[in-house]
Formats: sequence, C-alpha cells, structure tokens
Amino acid sequence: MTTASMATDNPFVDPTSFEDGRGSLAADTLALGRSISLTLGTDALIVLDEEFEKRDRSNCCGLWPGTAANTRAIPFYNILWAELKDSELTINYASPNSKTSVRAATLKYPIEYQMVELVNLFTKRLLDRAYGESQQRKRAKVLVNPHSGKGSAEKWYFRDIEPLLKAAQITIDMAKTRHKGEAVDIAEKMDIDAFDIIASCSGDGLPHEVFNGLGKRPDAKKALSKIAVVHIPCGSGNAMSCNLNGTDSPSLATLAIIKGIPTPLDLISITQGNTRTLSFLSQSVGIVAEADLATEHLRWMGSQRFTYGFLVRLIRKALYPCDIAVKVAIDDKSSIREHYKREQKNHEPASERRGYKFLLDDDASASTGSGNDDGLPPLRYGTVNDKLPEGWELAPYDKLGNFYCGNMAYMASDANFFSPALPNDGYMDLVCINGDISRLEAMQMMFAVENNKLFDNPGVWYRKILGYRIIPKNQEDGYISIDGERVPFAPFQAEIHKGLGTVLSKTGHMYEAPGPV
Ligand SMILES: Nc1ncnc2c1ncn2[C@@H]1O[C@H](COP(=O)(O)OP(=O)(O)OP(=O)(O)O)[C@@H](O)[C@H]1O
Repeated sequence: MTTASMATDNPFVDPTSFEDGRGSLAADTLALGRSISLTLGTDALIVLDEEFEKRDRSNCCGLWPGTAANTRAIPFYNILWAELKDSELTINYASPNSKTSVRAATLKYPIEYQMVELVNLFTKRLLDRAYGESQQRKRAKVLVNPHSGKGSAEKWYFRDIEPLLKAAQITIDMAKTRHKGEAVDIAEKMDIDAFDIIASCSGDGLPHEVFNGLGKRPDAKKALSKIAVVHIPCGSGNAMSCNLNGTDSPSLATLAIIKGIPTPLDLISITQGNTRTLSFLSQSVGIVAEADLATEHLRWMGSQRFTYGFLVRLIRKALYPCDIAVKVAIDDKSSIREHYKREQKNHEPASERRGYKFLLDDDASASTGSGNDDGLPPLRYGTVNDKLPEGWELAPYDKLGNFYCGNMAYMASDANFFSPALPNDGYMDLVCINGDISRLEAMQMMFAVENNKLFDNPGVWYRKILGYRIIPKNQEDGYISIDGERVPFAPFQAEIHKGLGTVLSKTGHMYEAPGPV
C-alpha cells in the first residue's frame, strides 16, 4: 500500500508494485506521484492523496470513516466507472451524502504517457473488482411515472438517479409515462436486443405493467428472460425495491441496480373472466386489499395510508367469506423453515446461474391449456373458467379476514410479511388469517410483521403453494388487489411459473429480507 519506493527512471511508477510473482503486470498499487497512490485493497479502492487532508481541513465532511486524513477507502461496490481518457484517469464513484443517499463524485488524475499501459491495466482490474458478476455499461430503458407517490419521481430522477446512471456509463433511453397502461405498450413494443434492463422510477404499479407488456409479446419467454425488470422506488408502494435492492431510497436503489446480479424470478399467471395477466408481487382479498385500494384518496399520507386503512378495518373486524381451492406444496411451518434454509445454502454457483440467457420453464411442457412455444408458458392447471383441476377441492373460508399470497418477502419497507419467500423456488407463499380474531390478537399480528415474527404467530396459517382458485361469496362488492392494482371483484385462479421473469438482485438468489426466525 505504500508508495515510498519510486523507480529511478520514472518518478511516477513503482514497478515492484505491479509484479504478481510471475513477472507479469498485476496492478495492485498505482503510484501517481510522491503524494498520490491508488491501491486495490480487499474490498475497497484505497486512495492516498495529500490533497484530501488539505480539503478536509477547509470543509470537513468525514464521508469515509476509519481512514487517515489523507486516505479514502472507497468500497468497490461504490465504484461506478474508471477510465483513462485524454491523459487523465477518471474514477467515478458513489459518495455517501447522508445515511440514506449517495451521489456521484469523481476523482481525476493526470497521467504521464509512459504510464498509459499500466493505468489501463489498473482500470480494467478495478472495474472487474467493482462489478464482479454484474454487467458493466448496461443499456437501460428508463420509465418515470410523474404521478407516482406524492409526485416527486421526476425531481428525484434528475437529482438522484440519472447522475449515478450516467457516471456508471449506463446508456439511458428515458420516457415519462403519460397515462395508465403506457408502460405495458412500451415493454410490449421495445427492441429487446437494444436493452439489458427496463427500470421503472415509480411505485410497484409500473413494474407490474412492464412484466405484463413483456408477457404480451409473441416472444414473451425470451423477452422475460433477457430483459431484467428493475425498480427504482419513487412511489407509495415500493416493495420490489425493498426486496431486491434492500432499500426504498432512490439513489441507493440506483446503485444496487448498477451493481445488480441477474436473478430469475417466479411469475404468477392470474386468470379472471377471459383475461390472463402476470403478477410478480402479491394478490390479496380482504383487509390488505381494502387497506391499499380503498385509501387512494389518502395519497397525501404517503405509505402511512396503508397502516391507517388497515387499522380502520381491524377495528371493524371485517369478514370476507370465500370458497378457496389450493394446490399445496408445503403445508407446515417447520418444513417451510427447512426448505428456506436449504435453498439459502444450496443456491447454484454464480458461474452456473442464469445471466441474460434464454431459459425455458421445463415443467411447462407437461401442461394443458393455452400458450405456445414462444409466448407465455401454457397453464398447467387451466383457467378459472375450466373445471377444477384434479385433486383440487373448494373449501369454505367463511370467517376469512385476510387472504394474502406473496411472491416476495417485504410488502412495504417495514412489512416483512412473507419472510420465507424466495425469488425462484417455484412456490407462492400463502397467508390466511381469520377475521374474527380479537382486536388485541390482530394488533399483535400487526406488530409481529414489523418485528419479523409474523410467520411464527399461531393465528397465521402459512403454506407454500403452486396454485389456487378463489371465489368471493356473500359480498356485493369488494376489493381484490393484484400487485397493488385493483381488479374486478370476481373469482380468479393463480398458478406459478418457476423463474419465468428476470430481475437484478444484490445476491443473485435471495431477497434482502431476514428469513423466518
Ligand atoms: N402520467 C400518469 N398519470 C396517471 N397515472 C399514471 C401515469 N403514468 C403511470 N400511471 C399509472 O399510475 C399507477 C400507479 O403507479 P405507481 O405504482 O408507479 O405509483 P404509486 O404511487 O406507488 O402507486 P400506488 O400508490 O398505486 O402503489 C400505475 O397503474 C400506472 O400505470
């Protein structure tokens, strides 16, 4: 890490720093002068620059704790780009701005012409360490919903998101959505060979539209596999980003996406009437659907409106009677816990995991129903209009308070509702809760969600399932939510397709939520 020994014939390079023991160049430390060096450390780029000390004295910011005044340790995760251009080495990185945000920053160093080869080697190694399995210079179709949340998406895009994407050399093609459904058309018609990701600066509503747009294409399977659908949180419901980026901060989510690893995501086909749509997040009938959808007029409250809507209905002890048939895969909590632990340990090695490759749902070949070779996979359990599949039985749930089926763990930033959920295990997680439990019990459940203890609550019926049919009864009208979007109050059927979609995640195989305790 030291730059003390300088080569006599070149005052700016210490050749010994570049030896890897076999006589070839291994750029670990780049000495750029008597007071400047860049070193590839274990997890970070160590920048030693006496100028830092002078700058810090005049405007102390202390953004990189634990290092000397003349040294910065910039985690490789924060390195956005590095290149040598016009005799200048430029390093772009994400600098902490506050506890919950980063902003693009740059270091620039003039380079002597004798050093060009070494510096190019150094930048290549730095970028390899900075990106690992993540694709460099992704090509992004970006959608901004100016109507999302409290209406700040556009401001956040230009202030917090775009500068980071540009600093990471991401190619951007941005469009603002003008009305509901436009993101479906954009995803349906986009040139999938020209892009790697489609990023929605929005709530969860726009990614839902994007999955459905890709699903409408004649080459749906290929499109859903090749294009990673990603979410930059700017709405009131930002579950997708919490699960995959580990944050609801727009700038931190942007950084997570820049460094994201392609991850297959299970998608769910919903048939209702004569329609077939895709769900990536959740379906709910009962209290959760109502708390979300019946509170649209309270948008000014931000995410608090869900809690408010939930509490009001809890006090009323509302019941939502339904007949339900479920195709169960795992039906007891200890086996679900085992399954989660096994999947956590036994994920495929990184080298064998799917990148942006075309991967088919193998099980689909044994299916019945609509579908073709290139579009969406056929439905193995048929549609809601068909007779019940063999082995399915409708059972009355007359005291139902909450039917909630999840494909991701967090349903909001502080609600880890489905802690055993996994992106690609081929199962949906189903929670059923009776509506006639005492108010005290219901309040305890609400707090259990925040403390990651809901799974173990004895009043929570938790199953891993492959499909279901639900038929609301004895109610004139009500709310059904698919990924937070309202659909008609009518029977529907759901089935899962293992790994049909692609997203980017931090680990490549898990959600950013604590598993079941
Ligand atoms: N310009 C627009 N005007 C009105 N609605 C739009 C516009 N662009 C997109 N939409 C629609 O707004 C809906 C909600 O969007 P989104 O999820 O991004 O925001 P949100 O604030 O989190 O919403 P929600 O509170 O419903 O979760 C989507 O159905 C989307 O199609």
